[in-house]
Amino acid sequence: MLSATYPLALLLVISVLVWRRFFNTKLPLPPGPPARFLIGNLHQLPEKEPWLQYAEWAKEYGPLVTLRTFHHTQLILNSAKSALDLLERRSAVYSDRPVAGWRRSRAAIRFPRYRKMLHSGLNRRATQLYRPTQDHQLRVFLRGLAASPDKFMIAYGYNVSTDDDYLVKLVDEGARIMTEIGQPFFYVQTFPILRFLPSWFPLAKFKRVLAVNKPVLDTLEAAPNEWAQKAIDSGNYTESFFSQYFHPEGGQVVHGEEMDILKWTAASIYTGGAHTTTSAIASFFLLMSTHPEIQKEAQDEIDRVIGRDQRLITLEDQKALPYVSAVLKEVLRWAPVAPLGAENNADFRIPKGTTVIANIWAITHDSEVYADPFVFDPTRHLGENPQADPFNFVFGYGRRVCPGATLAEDSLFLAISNILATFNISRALDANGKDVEPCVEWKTSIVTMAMNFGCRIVPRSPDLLASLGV
Ligand code: HEM
Repeated sequence: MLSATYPLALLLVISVLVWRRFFNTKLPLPPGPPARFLIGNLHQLPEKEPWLQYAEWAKEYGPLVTLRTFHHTQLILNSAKSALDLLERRSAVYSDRPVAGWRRSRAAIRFPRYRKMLHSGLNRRATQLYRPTQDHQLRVFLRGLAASPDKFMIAYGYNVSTDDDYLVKLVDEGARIMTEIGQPFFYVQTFPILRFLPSWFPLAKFKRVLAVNKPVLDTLEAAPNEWAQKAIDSGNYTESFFSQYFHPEGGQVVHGEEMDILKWTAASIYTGGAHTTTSAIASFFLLMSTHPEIQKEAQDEIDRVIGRDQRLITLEDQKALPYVSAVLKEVLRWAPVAPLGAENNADFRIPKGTTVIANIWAITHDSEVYADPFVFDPTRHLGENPQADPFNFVFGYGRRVCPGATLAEDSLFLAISNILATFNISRALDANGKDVEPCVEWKTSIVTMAMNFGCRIVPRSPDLLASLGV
């Protein structure tokens, strides 16, 4: 009996060792603030500007910080190196998105075709097709100097011509609803199974909020597609992402699931592009009003290269305007538009389902990468040894990197260079005519935004503005 026990025990030990060596891939997760029994770090999660607290924790626990809420794990990457290592080099593993509140992320299934469409509709060559659109929108924008999102035009060939535009208002309303419903979704994000609860159940508030707002969200998805389809049928349309697919030169017809993906992709372009560009322009106004010397330096460069009151600046002028280009980089570094990027879900190694978040704000304020990171200084991007290019960080990482980056860079360059050419921006004045120091609040949302600040915008090239012809 004893003789049989030893081989059995040995076999058991060997099996455990083999299992641990080859099958147990569970590595300890990086540290994070101490978690409480059951709720984990729930009580410590900041309600406002979470990227700031995450960066604070990184000082204590290192660039990778683990947070837990109930059984759900989040891994926050606070350095460029960790974000590039995990999300860029192993992007296949981290490209899924978490449950999107009311429906499972279909990206996993449709991901390859969705990304292919995004890439071919928004790559450098394709974006040249949209140049006339960009030019028109720029003129409308300068004329009204209103931050109206111009992405309808790119996605559908829709022309935003007034500040009171129906589709613009619709997308604003959609953004408001998404912010409103962000919080109640918290538990469904953590426990996806809750989405099967009946809507009267106490924990199912997300279902009730959605039911009220569903008509607007449905219209948001359907209305621009219907508009674009009608325009193409009538033969009177402008080249757009939608028209390229719906009415390709080869004459092939899109239908079935492909059409569904096309609509979904076009919708993601205008929702992805709507508030991002506006946010960057808001930060630009804020920074120009508080940094008159930098504004003047940029305007001097424009006057030297283009001439004052001569013509609008085009993308062809960009190389000749390095200081203005550096201002754009510095705006996006100093005030990253999407401070926490978008969440990515891990598939293996790091426990499956872990949400991986790149803290873009921490990355662009890392003093090891950017000397004096809180100082707004475009010259850090100039000279023989410029500091790291923020464009490599602010658009996200890996397979889910922002497909609109090229378009965004182009549109923003056109916008800020021409605003500098045609307007002077300065601090707002109080009732006694004294400068008001802006007291900025940043919107806590996927796309942040400088809010509640005023500034003065005074034309500096009235003749040029008068000749815009829109
Ligand atoms: C300053 C401007 C912009 C910034 C900073 C920005 C940033 C980002 C970031 C950080 C992500 C998440 C990437 C990730 O998961 O790692 C993203 C996704 C996305 N962006 Fe942008 N974006 C900008 C403008 C635009 C524009 C103009 C468009 C469209 C024309 C656009 C379309 C999209 C889309 C469709 C996605 C989702 C991609 C996917 O799910 O695979 N973005 N963007």
